[in-house]
Amino acid sequence: MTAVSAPGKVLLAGGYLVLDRAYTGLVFGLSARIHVLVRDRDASSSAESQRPEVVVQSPQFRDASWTYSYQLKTEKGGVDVIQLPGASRNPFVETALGYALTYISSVLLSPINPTSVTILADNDYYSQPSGSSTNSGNSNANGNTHFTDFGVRLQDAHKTGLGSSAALVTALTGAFLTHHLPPSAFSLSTAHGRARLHNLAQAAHCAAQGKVGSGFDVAAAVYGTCVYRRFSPSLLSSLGETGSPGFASRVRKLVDDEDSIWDTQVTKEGVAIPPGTALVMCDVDCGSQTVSMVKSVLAWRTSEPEGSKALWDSLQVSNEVLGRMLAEGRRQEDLEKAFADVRKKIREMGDRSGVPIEPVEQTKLLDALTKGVSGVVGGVVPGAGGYDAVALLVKDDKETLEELNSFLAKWSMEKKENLKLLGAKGELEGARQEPEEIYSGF
Ligand SMILES: Nc1ncnc2c1ncn2[C@@H]1O[C@H](COP(=O)(O)OP(=O)(O)OP(=O)(O)O)[C@@H](O)[C@H]1O
Ligand SMILES: C[C@@](O)(CCOP(=O)(O)O)CC(=O)O
Repeated sequence: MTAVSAPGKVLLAGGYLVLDRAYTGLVFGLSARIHVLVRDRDASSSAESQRPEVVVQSPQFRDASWTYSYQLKTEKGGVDVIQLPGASRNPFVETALGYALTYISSVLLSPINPTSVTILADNDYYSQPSGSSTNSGNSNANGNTHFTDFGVRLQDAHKTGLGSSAALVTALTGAFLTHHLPPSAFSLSTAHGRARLHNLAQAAHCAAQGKVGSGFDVAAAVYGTCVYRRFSPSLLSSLGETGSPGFASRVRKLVDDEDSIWDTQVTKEGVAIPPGTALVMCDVDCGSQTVSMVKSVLAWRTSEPEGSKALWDSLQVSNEVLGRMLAEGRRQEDLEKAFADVRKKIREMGDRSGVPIEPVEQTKLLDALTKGVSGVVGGVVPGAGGYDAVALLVKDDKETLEELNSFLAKWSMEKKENLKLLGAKGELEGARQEPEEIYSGF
């Protein structure tokens, strides 16, 4: 068995700006991971000898099993993946499989063995139907409480916005490349291997979601905590249609990047969480429409080019100051000021674009948290902002967590909201191969 996990993300600073290569995002990986386990299967049926199959299961959810048959296309079109009748489609699994198998087929000369795949999500990716303040989990039939049984279909689960699809595509791609290719052709532990995983996962994730975002979520899944400057979106336009003649060669060329066309910049040095503190997420459990928020902010940018540029340039400086102060582990007053400065400019961007990036309700919550809970150093509305969540830098001790939990319980009751502190914390490491033992029962 090969197991690879990839972390979730939080964009602490740089939402919207990171869509433009002129700016960067301060991205933190989270301890909540998506794990993908790949095992060889015996292809016993005669039909399978013609078209081998990959059987994928996500056992924490109902009706979450997908079987795909695959076949090499002619004229270097790559590997064609077709879902067999059964559950509804899962575009992220299907596309990531197609891209990974296509890349593998361009490297391996032998046929690709049929496999079974298990997807496991750490509990924080989804709000639990009921229960404690942290997502401690209901045990599965096999008694493993590490990966809770959510008891619902994937489409009915409440996401907490940690970037499940990017972590899934990255872990699945990393697990397939590790499983099928010899270490001389791919290794997750080398810089070259991670760069190829990044390139392939970005291409597959964009194809699956049908749009090219900034890709900070995939970068967090591959590299973990970093300062991220996006790739030029035009890089992906040369790929053409999946399965079209020459598709496999184009995927191989793009992923191996022998011509050094990828201009993504990922800096891990000088990004850190100050000693004695933790980066935590508070789930607000009521969603925002990120896509329409992005559209409106970008429309404002076009309509007010000079004013918006001046504000973004100034916000970029504040974001960099915050990143530097975190990395230097500066005293609480300095950090408080840096958070306040970022928030002020985010509110200005919200006012001027007419988009509730830090809505009044979130302003009240963040102000009350920073003033009312002694261990809270600062916080922001992460990513696109809105009503989804707040990210907080807090003292990493039991008293602060207890105080925070009781503050959130009281606030939820008074405001009739459902605020929950997630168990996930900011973590530096990106995608990694995992030992088999932690998956007992799966
Ligand atoms: N545990 C899982 N098992 C199988 N598929 C999953 C799993 N988690 C996520 N997915 C796939 O990813 C999709 C969710 O992706 P989407 O981009 O909507 O959410 P997200 O990445 O969590 O969002 P956000 O960027 O707001 O955090 C699901 O519909 C499914 O296709
Ligand atoms: C608005 C944007 O910059 C960040 C969105 O972040 P999130 O999905 O809210 O975590 C979009 C992007 O970077 O793709």
